[in-house]
Amino acid sequence: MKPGIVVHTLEASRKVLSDENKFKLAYPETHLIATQSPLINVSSEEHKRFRRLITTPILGYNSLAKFLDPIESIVIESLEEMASRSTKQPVMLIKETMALSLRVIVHIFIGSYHHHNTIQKVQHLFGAIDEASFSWPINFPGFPYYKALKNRKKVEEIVKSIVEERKLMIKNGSEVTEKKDLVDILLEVEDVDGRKLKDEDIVNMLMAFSFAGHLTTATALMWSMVYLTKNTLVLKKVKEEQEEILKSRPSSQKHLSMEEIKKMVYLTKVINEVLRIIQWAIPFCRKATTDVEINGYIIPKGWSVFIWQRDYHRSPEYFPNPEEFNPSRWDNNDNTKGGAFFPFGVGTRICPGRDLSKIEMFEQINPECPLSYMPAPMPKDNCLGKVTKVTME
Ligand code: HEM
Repeated sequence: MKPGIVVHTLEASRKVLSDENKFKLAYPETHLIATQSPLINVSSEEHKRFRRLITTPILGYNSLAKFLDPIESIVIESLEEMASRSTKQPVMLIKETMALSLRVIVHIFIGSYHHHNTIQKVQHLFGAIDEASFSWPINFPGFPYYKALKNRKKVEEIVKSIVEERKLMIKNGSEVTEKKDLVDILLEVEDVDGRKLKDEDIVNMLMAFSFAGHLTTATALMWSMVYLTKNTLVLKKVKEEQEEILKSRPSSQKHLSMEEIKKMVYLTKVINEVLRIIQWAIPFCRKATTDVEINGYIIPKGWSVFIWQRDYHRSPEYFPNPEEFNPSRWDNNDNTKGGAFFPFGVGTRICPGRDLSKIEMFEQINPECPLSYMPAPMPKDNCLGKVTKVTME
């Protein structure tokens, strides 16, 4: 095994993340169990081709506008369920936000044909895959990696049957939605040379997006709840902004609109602050494909390179009093300090789910159902909390 180095300067970190020719993606095997897809282990040309084909439907608020109503319904339904379950005993917030984010992703990517049961099953199977993320890749009964591989196979079977079912529906002309979801788009899409995606690629992509999108968003949602619960003044300001927006809503309008989301200026700062302050356990992982000189040092070919966002997101050099949760630091938009804020990555690998996850957070932070109790002993008890439904004044 070749050695690795940790890059600690902002300029060098951005250089590494932006130069896919010299630094290729290189996460540990255990971290890629559910995300093996046409985005991984392909040439940068192929990667570009797949990204263009696959991510357009979920990038940008305009593309996502058509999913706003179902996302709103899913969030409201999930909050109602959390509040109702909380009357008996505190709920595990991370589990709740995971279920919520998976429901949103499944809806957008696979459509609403699916039972609650399928989602619960997939969430359960993903659980063991998550647990194996930091384990040794020992494929032997009793080891987390072994179980995770088995679970991957089971999720693959579920997704495969969904794709088969959809193909059959299209063939029989019995497609029922007028809004196309990602499965439809992936089945139809062709590149400039008229090449279509293979079924295997479609299945892998759907799994990769569901997996990559659910835990990240769920963690951010959970921490949003924690920080808003702890910072009552921030929560009050968020609530006031929401009430203002609601006041100017025409009586004929029943649901949240993109225009309203754009008006949530203070909430945007809160989301940035949550994304800045939360910590991800795994760094960005790359491997040098050739000898590369950076800051006067040579990184030899084959060496691993690690970059931690927290070096920048929690650095007083870029964010004064970095441990303080302070959405107002985003008042004058210069806080990114030449790119020191990159919660969704940098360059060609930048997260394609970044707009979607923000929409989920807008909905979730919407304080119609704020938390009233939060012991916050995360992660041991999965962040037990009580969710109370309140009405807007
Ligand atoms: C708060 C939520 C999220 C955070 C913080 C986040 C963060 C990231 C980061 C940092 C990367 C780049 C990793 C690297 O360069 O090595 C990434 C990539 C990726 N994310 Fe996200 N993500 C979030 C939500 C989502 C969602 C909702 C989806 C799917 C709908 C998603 C799908 C992906 C995919 C497929 C990639 C790989 C892209 C590629 O290699 O081209 N993520 N994410």
